[in-house]
Amino acid sequence: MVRDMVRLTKPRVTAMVVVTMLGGMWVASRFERALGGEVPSIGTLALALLGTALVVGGANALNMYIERDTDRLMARTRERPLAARRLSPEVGLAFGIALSLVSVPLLWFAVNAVTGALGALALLSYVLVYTPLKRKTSLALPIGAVPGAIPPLLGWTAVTGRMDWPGLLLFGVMFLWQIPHFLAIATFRCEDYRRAGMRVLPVEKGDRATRVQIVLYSAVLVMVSAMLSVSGVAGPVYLVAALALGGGFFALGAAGLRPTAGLGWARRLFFGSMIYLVLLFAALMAGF
Ligand code: HEM
Ligand SMILES: CC(C)=CCC/C(C)=C/CC/C(C)=C/COP(=O)(O)OP(=O)(O)O
Repeated sequence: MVRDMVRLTKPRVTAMVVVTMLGGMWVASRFERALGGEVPSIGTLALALLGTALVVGGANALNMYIERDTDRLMARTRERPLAARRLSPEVGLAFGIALSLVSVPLLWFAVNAVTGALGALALLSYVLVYTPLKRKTSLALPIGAVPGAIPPLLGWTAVTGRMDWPGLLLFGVMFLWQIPHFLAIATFRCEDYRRAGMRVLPVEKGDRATRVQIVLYSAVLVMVSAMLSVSGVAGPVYLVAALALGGGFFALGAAGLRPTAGLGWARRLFFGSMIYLVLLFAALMAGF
């Protein structure tokens, strides 16, 4: 049962989301010190980290509660605790609500109101807007990418209490990254999504339109990631790394336009999206 409660939080995704939040926190601390400002205590930052992990875990549990019937229709999700009926829906719902009720006040009162409000916005938009919209339109993706992009901004506002430009650029990087990240998955799991009645882009508009979107979003992603180096939070070494990594990720996406590119390409793009993001954040945190 404990293992299934942990699974309700989607631990691997939560861990990766926390990494992006830590990235925001790290870069904001450097920025704030350079301006001669004060950085909150390590205790406050630890509570910000805890609050973020809990709000993301709670959001994921509520997403699994809402999707317990459609999750049963897809190979990827059918073994989830609520879909497989190993936990009752009430337990999932109560767990998700409990995590949400602890985490948002924690961010709000132990960190600051801006961080609390952004956490609440991410939670509500993910659970109440994105999740039900997945069944209706492929436009759910850019909506779901908003809560997915908020965590680095949570890290930023936890340190500064403000939504400064570099924090918003980090939001932009995460927002744009999610589009190729997910369109790659939606391509190689297209049949699963079709069966479950999820209107993802390859189901709604076809493969070609999806691949064009991957290329377009990757191109803008490279540009926005480069802008971080002129916003004062990272130097020329980061810029070179961002352009090299972005160039590689873009080339991988563009390879999907070749007629021979199939599901193997889409899987490589998904793994590539993970490696790209980790290395980009590492370069940003190194900061030269
Ligand atoms: C609109 C936004 C997003 C959508 C729709 C989405 C969707 C998905 C899906 C469906 C998978 C499962 C892939 C498979 O094995 O078939 C996945 C995996 C993953 N995603 Fe995302 N994702 C989004 C945003 C994010 C964000 C913001 C992060 C964190 C920075 C993230 C991190 C991960 C990780 C670490 C995995 C692999 C681990 C696992 O499957 O448990 N994703 N994503
Ligand atoms: C700070 C905060 C509360 C963030 C919100 C939670 C979060 C991890 C958002 C990531 C973005 C996202 C839409 C993921 C996929 O969900 P999905 O429903 O498409 O995935 P699934 O099909 O695997 O259930």
